[in-house]
Amino acid sequence: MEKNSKIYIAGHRGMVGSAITRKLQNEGFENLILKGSKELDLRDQNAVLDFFKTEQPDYVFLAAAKVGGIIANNTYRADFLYENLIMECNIIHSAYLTNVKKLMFLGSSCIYPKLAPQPLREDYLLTGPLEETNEPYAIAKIAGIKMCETYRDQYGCNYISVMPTNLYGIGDNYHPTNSHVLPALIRKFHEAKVNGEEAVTIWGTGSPKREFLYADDLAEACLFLMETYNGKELVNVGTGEDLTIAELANLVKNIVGFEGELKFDTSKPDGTPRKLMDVNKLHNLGWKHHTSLEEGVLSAYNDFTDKSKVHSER
Ligand SMILES: NC(=O)C1=CN([C@@H]2O[C@H](COP(=O)(O)OP(=O)(O)OC[C@H]3O[C@@H](n4cnc5c(N)ncnc54)[C@H](OP(=O)(O)O)[C@@H]3O)[C@@H](O)[C@H]2O)C=CC1
Ligand SMILES: C[C@H]1O[C@H](OP(=O)(O)OP(=O)(O)OC[C@H]2O[C@@H](n3cnc4c(=O)[nH]c(N)nc43)[C@H](O)[C@@H]2O)[C@@H](O)[C@@H](O)C1=O
Repeated sequence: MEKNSKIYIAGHRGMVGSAITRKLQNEGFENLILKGSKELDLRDQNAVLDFFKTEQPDYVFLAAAKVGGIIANNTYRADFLYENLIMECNIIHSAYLTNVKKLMFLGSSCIYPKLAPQPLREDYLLTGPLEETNEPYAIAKIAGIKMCETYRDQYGCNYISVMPTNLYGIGDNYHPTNSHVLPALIRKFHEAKVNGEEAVTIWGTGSPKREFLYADDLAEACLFLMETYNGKELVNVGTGEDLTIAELANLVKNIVGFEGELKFDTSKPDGTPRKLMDVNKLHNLGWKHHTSLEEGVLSAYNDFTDKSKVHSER
């Protein structure tokens, strides 16, 4: 990418899109195309094609999606399938019709089979059944991967797919029910501390294991891969390290400074028992994360308590 290339970041107001935008701006990319959902609804096929014809972007980061935690995925199953499928189709097909030079599609670690061997290698895709709670979202993300692959096969498009692990960071979604576990725990422990509560309730058994990557590290990896990687195969993006939800809860509890107890609500789903990324391919390509979980959670907590910010609750 040249510093004056026209770069469209779909989803630039979200946690990941805003991190990619910050990274590009810090690196001196000066020609960014940014449009929120109120100006351009990516579910509208005609509007998306008109936008691509008018703006003629050279490069596209596809970080717009319907996103949420385990309960949101399991509750709004139709929306997660439909909205993600249609946004991917509209953007990828319009990119092809308007000769975009390169596009990066962001998937998710939930595309891998629920009980796949650990760590998850890129070639485990489509080797077994998916986790039930996020099957619609995973199916949509797998379709996005296949869009990139087939447009490459048939039309020679340089579209790449990266699979981030669970993410957290600045500008996360702190909705009490629809968010992912890390922002949910930051909010729960903070509110419990402020209100002097005796216990915080953690969903599930606390035994599932998850891996967490700081969103600004992901943004750095995205820019690195956009500039260096041109392969058809997926690339996992993660830390290669995981911990149990109970361990995570204790880490967040200590950072927030809550002194009460943890309770576990086993009526809530655990989801996938473990989804640790194999990051050998990424490391061999030359990129490694650098923000530790403790540093990242502290930054995210400072962001959450920053009174000048209005937090998103999607
Ligand atoms: N968060 C996580 O843990 C993980 C995320 N990912 C992937 O990373 C990507 C970004 O996720 P994240 O930043 O967390 O999500 P966010 O919910 O923070 O951001 C999603 C963005 O998508 C945009 N969007 C949603 N619907 C529409 C629409 N109809 N038209 C236009 N824009 C729309 C929103 O725009 P607006 O704000 O303008 O409404 C928003 O900026 C997604 O592809 C997600 O699947 C992958 C693994 C884990
Ligand atoms: C990124 C990924 O995100 C989703 O998958 P997930 O990793 O299962 O999602 P999660 O972050 O919501 O939960 C992780 C674990 O944590 C437990 N848990 C405890 N207490 C809270 C809690 O308070 N909130 C939440 N959300 N979870 C909690 C929860 O029960 C589960 O065991 C996918 O749907 C899919 O969309 C996807 O790709």
